[in-house]
Amino acid sequence: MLALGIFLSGVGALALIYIVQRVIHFILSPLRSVPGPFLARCTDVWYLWQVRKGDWEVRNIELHRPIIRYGPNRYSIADPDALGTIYGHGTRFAKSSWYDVWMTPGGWNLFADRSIQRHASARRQLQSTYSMTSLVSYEPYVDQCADIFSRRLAEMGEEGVAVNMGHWMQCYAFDVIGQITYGERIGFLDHGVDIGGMMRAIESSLAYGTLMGIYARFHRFAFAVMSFLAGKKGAGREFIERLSKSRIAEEQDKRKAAGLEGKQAGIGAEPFVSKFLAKYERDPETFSMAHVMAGCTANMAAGSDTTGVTLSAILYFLLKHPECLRKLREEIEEYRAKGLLSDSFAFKETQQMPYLQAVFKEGLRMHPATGLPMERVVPEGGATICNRFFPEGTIVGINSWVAHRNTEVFGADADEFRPERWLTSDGDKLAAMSRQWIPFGMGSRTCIGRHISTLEINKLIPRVVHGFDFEHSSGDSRDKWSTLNCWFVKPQRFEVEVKARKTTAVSQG
Ligand code: HEM
Repeated sequence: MLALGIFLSGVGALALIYIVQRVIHFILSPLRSVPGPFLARCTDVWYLWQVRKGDWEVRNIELHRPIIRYGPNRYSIADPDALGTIYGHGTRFAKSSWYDVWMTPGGWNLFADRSIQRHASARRQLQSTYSMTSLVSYEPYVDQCADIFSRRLAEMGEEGVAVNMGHWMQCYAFDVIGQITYGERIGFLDHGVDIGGMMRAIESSLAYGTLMGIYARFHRFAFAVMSFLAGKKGAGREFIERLSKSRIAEEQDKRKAAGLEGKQAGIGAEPFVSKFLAKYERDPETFSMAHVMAGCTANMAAGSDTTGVTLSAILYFLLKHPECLRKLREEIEEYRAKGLLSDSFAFKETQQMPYLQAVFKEGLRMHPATGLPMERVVPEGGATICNRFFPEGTIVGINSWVAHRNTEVFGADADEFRPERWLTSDGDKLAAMSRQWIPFGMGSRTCIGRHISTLEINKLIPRVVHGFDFEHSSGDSRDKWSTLNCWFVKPQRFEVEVKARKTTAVSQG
């Protein structure tokens, strides 16, 4: 009884100390007048709870003023001028501890690295492999996957079954990234199922990272527990790591057998794993085996959902706005009639199509794949943002969903899908919108894989809207689809009925 009394007094004392600390911090903080929910002043549990609900991007937009507080030390910013201050090249705003949980404790990857110097040096090593010049040589791989994708759609159309587009778009993205990374398709498009539980693995990894990042100090412990509980199947991240390890070992054997060890990587369509290994063999000090491994796993983890989500979103908005779909089809017909658009929908050709490019930008504006603030830490000496001083150590972030709905930049109809806004002749307006368009992030931490996705999307969207008619199979999803925000804002059941279009002149693969 006495022990229980002592224990309870101890807990009470700790709670009191915590509350007093919070009150003092609040009274002394230069940010005390920043608006935000009362609970968010006291504890990160409020944010954790909101994120847990799965629609933070919507809540974040609803709450917004130029600055809002969403945790005791967390601030979401909506001011366009803040973009350059926080994310611009050369700024000293490092990523917050939220990113720590996106790698195994003691591990490394480009996305999660919080050290500005170490990240910059690794990024320099990887940059050329991901450049658009290098990526267009992978176009035939994308074509192969697009062929199979079209074939699957035609078959499902003939069978008259509802197609879960969210799933199939991810299958396409997975197979393209597998082909680019390892030189072979994983087989998602061939079988239409979640091979090796990879999709589920990434999903659970996303759920873990999204929430645990808010309390990153418990990551080491929680990760050990989760890995133990996952048992033989392995935690999500571990599964993909095992797959990458085996593909790296196979590629090493191939390189040895072909006498390629230590030779510089070519600029052609060699798989990324081979290019990474060539870097490693030539300079293992600066490009270690950990970089090879991290490069491969990052492609799989970051390169499938994001592209799948974006493809689904663009198609969803086109179906919701038949007049935009009609315009896009007219543009496609016109370009094909003039011989400017081939059966393979060559990337170079699609880049010349203004309406398609406007649809691409507008789709990513309305539904950027990531849906939480991209958190950064105010550097030494503090910083002034929106005319307010933020002491060093404060976490600030901009959510692309909030940035993209700014009516001062995008106009009163910022909530509407209207590709025409990107076709304005007002150069200043276009420049302002382009500056505020951040689906791939910004500055030194901008998405390294954006050209891969751009290539995939620009080739697949015109191909499928030209080749197929789509009907929402459920009345609900026509006006509002349901999505879940676990860092990536994924459609939950985007089902459509598909029919090959009679008029199409495009090969179905
Ligand atoms: C439409 C598709 C994609 C979208 C919308 C997207 C979005 C983003 C965003 C917003 C960031 C910055 C996150 C932050 O600052 O917190 C990012 C970073 C990153 N993305 Fe993507 N991404 C896409 C596709 C890809 C692909 C295909 C890959 C790999 C093949 C990839 C790999 C990465 C990596 C490695 C980073 C970290 C870069 C760094 O910190 O230097 N992403 N992405």
